[in-house]
Amino acid sequence: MTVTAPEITLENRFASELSELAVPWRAATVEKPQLLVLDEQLASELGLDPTWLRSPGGLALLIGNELPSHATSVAQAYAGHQFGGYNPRLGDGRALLLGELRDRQGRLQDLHLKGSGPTPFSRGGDGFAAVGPMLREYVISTAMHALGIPTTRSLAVVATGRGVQRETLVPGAVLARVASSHLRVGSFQYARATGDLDLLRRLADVAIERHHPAARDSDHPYLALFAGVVDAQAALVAQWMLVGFVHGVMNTDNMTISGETIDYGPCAFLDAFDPTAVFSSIDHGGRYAYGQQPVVAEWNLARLAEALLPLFAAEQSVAITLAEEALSVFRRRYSETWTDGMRAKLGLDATFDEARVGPVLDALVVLMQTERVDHTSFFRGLARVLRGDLSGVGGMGDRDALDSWLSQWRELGPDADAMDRVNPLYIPRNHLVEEALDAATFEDLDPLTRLLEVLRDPCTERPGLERYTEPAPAGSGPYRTFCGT
Ligand SMILES: Nc1ncnc2c1ncn2[C@@H]1O[C@H](COP(=O)(O)OP(=O)(O)OP(=O)(O)O)[C@@H](O)[C@H]1O
Repeated sequence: MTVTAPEITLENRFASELSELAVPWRAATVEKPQLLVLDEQLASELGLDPTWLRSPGGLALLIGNELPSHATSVAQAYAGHQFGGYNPRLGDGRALLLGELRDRQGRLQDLHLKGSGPTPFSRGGDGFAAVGPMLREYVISTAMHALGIPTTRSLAVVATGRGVQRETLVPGAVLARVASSHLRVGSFQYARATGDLDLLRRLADVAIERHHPAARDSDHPYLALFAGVVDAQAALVAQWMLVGFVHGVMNTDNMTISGETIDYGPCAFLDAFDPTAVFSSIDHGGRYAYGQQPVVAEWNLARLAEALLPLFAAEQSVAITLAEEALSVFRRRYSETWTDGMRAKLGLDATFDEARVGPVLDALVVLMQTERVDHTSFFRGLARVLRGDLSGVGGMGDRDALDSWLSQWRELGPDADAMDRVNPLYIPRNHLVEEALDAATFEDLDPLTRLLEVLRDPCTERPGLERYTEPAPAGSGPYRTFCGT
């Protein structure tokens, strides 16, 4: 049902079409909400008036305390493999879907809250979220969007004035999140586990409609849906790798059907290039290390295929063969996206064939790893080398290896200006994010505002802001972040 309030129209699509996966629930009351950040650009894209969102009525929506009449906020059910172990019942333990909005381009977008209080899925948790991690999600999702990487977006973070018990008592907040949907691999695992094939089919139909509409016209729509998710996720993870992003908690409940990055928990951007880099305090085995991400994504997609098997074919052996064929596309798609991205990062003509570029890329990865180069500034440095400034790659130990690689690369005729258009100068470096969040804890939002400004336009050099381009000072870190905060 579509409902209209003076300020906002919210639909109840998920709640009504997939009611078995939706528990109607209300957000905890917040007496004195205080807006910390609002993405005005996103608000406008959604057709929401930023001035209204800042008003008491807008804030009441952003914390879920007042909904347009007839809107139904729901906690969504989902399952998930967490660090490889299956949990049949996760669900929104501290989150609610308020409903769906039509953005200015006519696309349906979920409006969702995180940190809105306990739900029937809270298990041992308190249902709340702290200011720091919610601002962290806001900052990093904003950066990812500006880098052109598919992601859920952050509309606002509102402080609740309520203390949340973590290692110490910390201020609480609610994040208002926008996504093309919150359908996860774990949503399908949950639906499959109910044994209700009609529910599984309806869920797949919703996913096709919202994310992979071309699948509808295929002879095998559900297989085409699966292939669409494989394609989107392969491209997504390749894009993470190209910017040095480590998600940190790639459980199947944190992998979307849309191909948007979701759940900025223990994530971080690499400083030194290192395939074994892990930032999560609980990832002791390195399951979700930087270099493992493509392998894990493929593993997660195999779990999605298992959930969808009954929709692929009546005969299980046939369904498995079809699923394996569809999944086998992952590696090709990943490799194509990564190679195209690397070619662009190195300023190389898109028409070069793999045979010419491949050896240069392979040698580059070895060089980056042995020299532990700063993943972000290295590519801008290479562009400076092309302009005659050899300090762009200063400080590298093995000059012979570097010179030999540089001459191979230069033979391909790289374009320095093209490189500067795609290689970011500004990423949410761990020490800068920590600095901004620490200040915000003491109600100083200026460092956060300044950081967001550079992250919103990551490739344009701004004089005087060099400190935002530099790696963490020696001796700082290691930066570790905690799940479930
Ligand atoms: N403080 C909490 N109280 C209750 N449940 C929680 C809490 N923190 C996390 N959970 C639940 O634990 C599970 C895994 O948490 P995870 O950190 O991956 O998700 P999240 O960050 O809460 O939400 P999302 O994946 O939507 O970004 C989810 O079911 C989540 O709702």
